[in-house]
Amino acid sequence: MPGWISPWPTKCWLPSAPLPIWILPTGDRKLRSADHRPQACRKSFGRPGGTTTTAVADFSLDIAPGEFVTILGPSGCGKTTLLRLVNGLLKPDGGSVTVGDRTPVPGPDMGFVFQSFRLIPWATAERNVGFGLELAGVEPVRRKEIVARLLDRVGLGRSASAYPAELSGGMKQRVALARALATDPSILLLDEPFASLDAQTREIMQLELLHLWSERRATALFVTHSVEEAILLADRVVVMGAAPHSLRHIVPIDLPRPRRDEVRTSPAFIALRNELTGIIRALITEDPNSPFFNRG
Ligand SMILES: Nc1ncnc2c1ncn2[C@@H]1O[C@H](COP(=O)(O)OP(=O)(O)OP(=O)(O)O)[C@@H](O)[C@H]1O
Repeated sequence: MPGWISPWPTKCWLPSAPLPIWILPTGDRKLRSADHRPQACRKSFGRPGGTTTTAVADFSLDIAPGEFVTILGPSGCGKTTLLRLVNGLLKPDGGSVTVGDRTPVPGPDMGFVFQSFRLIPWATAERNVGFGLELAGVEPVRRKEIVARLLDRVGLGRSASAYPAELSGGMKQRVALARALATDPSILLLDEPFASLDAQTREIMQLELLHLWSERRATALFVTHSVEEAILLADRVVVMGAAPHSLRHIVPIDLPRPRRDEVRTSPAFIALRNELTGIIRALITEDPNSPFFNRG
């Protein structure tokens, strides 16, 4: 694989192949993505005073190994909660989440970028990116090589020795992305990983991510508020809405790969952008479950 080295030495375990993700009602492995079932995966949170907020409900999806799925949806509709269900930080109240053939647990085989970066404040950018490799016992020389390569790919080759407090929001976000990629995970879960970047850097990073992903083809679940970003990256765009029906639309993206900048101006891209923008707008202003129902 040109430009990408598997981080694991021979004595350590090798990363498994990209894995499927199943988010299904308990015991139903045959359900297809577009089906809606009242008992599909759901998650609620308790509130002070005894009330509950349903963050995800009626959501069923199967994601193929190596597939890139992007998630769009209005603020607060449950996108982050969905990612946290998939990485095993949260357990569903009903239904199930299966990664490969297992209930997910956070680990080096899952790369996660949190909205809040979650960098270690007392560690340099280099140490932050290499932390998972360090935990896995990858030898220092090899670790340094992998980390240097990734920092370079995210445009932070000159900031390796900087601490998080010395980095801008966009730089921290790129450190977090490099860290998620460092263990060469078979699953990538990315929660608005480019939200803090300026428009131009964001466009560069989108293509860089596509390049890195195409070398390894991890199964990717990527949350964004940008319709263009969702289309550019995805094999399928999943549109979420507010509970009780979290899964609203699944839009296949048949644009050829590899995708380059020019694709953004193609008629097919523009048609998809218009379709998805209309869907999101309708979810915000025409959905009785939306806080902005009937506005705008
Ligand atoms: N730990 C929690 N405790 C209580 N409520 C929560 C918790 N996490 C999320 N929620 C609630 O669940 C709902 C979905 O939140 P979530 O963060 O998943 O939405 P989101 O679609 O990712 O939002 P955004 O696009 O604004 O990041 C919201 O109403 C939120 O207040």
